[in-house]
Amino acid sequence: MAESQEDEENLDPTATLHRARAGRVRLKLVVLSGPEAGHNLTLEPREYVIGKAPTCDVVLTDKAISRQHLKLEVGEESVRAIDMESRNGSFYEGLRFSQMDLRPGSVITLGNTEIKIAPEDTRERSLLLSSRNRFGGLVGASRKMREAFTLLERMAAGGADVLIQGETGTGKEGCAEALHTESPRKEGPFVIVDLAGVPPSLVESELFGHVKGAFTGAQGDRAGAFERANGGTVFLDEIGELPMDIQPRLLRVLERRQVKRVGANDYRTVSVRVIAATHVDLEGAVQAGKFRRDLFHRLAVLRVTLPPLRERPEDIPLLIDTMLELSGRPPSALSDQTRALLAQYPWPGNVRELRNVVEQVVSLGEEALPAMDPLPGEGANKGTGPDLDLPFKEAKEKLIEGFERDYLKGLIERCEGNISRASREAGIDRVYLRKLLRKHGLDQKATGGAGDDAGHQE
Ligand SMILES: Nc1ncnc2c1ncn2[C@@H]1O[C@H](COP(=O)(O)OP(=O)(O)OP(=O)(O)O)[C@@H](O)[C@H]1O
Repeated sequence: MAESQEDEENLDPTATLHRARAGRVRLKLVVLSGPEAGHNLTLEPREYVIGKAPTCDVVLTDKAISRQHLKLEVGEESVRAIDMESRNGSFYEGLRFSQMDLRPGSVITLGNTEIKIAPEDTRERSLLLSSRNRFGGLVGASRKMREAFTLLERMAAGGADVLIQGETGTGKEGCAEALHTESPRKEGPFVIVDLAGVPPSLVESELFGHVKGAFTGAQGDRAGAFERANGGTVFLDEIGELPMDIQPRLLRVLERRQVKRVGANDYRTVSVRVIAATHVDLEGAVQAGKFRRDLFHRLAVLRVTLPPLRERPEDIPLLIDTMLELSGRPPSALSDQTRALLAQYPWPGNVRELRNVVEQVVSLGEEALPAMDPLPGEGANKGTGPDLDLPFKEAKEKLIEGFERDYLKGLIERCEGNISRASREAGIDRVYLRKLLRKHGLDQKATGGAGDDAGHQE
């Protein structure tokens, strides 16, 4: 079975380990290249011999592999690889080894065959959705965000490194911070390195530190982000900006948890969880040769993607209410008309842009609302712009009426008339939803009378 990119998504080593202890789900061995590329095998806690001989537990027909090449000692929580004095050797990151411990994500090479140790696919598609509509400072009631919160809750409890992907303003930094504050490392430091903001010549010193005189301007010893984050979490923002020449050094730190300051000879051991984020397509960067594949695999053992706001407009009301609450304003600080306009805009700058607009309107008044035409093909009113023949107020109301009708019609159809579900998905109060449905003559389509929500727990 070929290993798909999805195999690496949404995995939680903590859950994997819990299940491993319970004797259910374990690690798997995946053959990435060579004649058996695509094969994989779930590993039980026992020994496996890998080689060309038909008596081996894992038979690889690659001619450059010895008959008995490598032994794997699979424990409950670890995999030890022992080279069986093979002729051509076993390699890890280009270095020959005789014995080493492998972690989920490690790739080793035997002959012309690459093998990866990966967590068994622990995704359960019927995974219970998080009942929470927030995670740290992030809020969201949409299915997509609650799915992300479910995943993040599980990831936070474990110590594995995480890669967060998402467009600008989708909350990657907030997500990293929450992963830290919800984790057992929460008492430790949270150190942020914005790799887009550090000149390439200083990246290595910023990450790993330097000793006095290591380069012009290094007037004293300085600890890098990894050392400063010892016992806590380091957040590497915009990881796609990491210069190529530093990438092998970061990979080494991720593998061994040891850092060497620029100009020093000794390594220092650190206990750090690494969370990286990027708004660029890192896999594309790997294809283009701008980002090392091995580093990508190491960073992406656990991955979460924050969806853009245009894919979850039902989160907008909750986001607005949260923003108003944070600034000490009541929900009435924004009129229904303005809310409706905000809810139909596709928000290319995502939540950050929404926050800026809400702040602007709340402090300067609704006249300060910038022109927000839905992008072509986006939003609920595609093709129907404002009626310029009407006075501003009436044109705005007409547009909003149209938006409300289209939105509610689509919503109630999607929710098959179930008001509880519709109110939950749209993030609006049930009473208000009924009122709106009545106003647009759509209440006939909605099922469930007064008792439809009785006892329903969200
Ligand atoms: N789901 C959310 N709930 C509440 N606030 C959010 C949410 N997502 C983002 N924000 C807010 O939006 C702003 C931008 O978020 P953040 O800086 O985390 O985004 P980012 O993805 O890291 O952006 P960039 O890629 O530009 O660095 C912050 O003020 C953050 O609090």
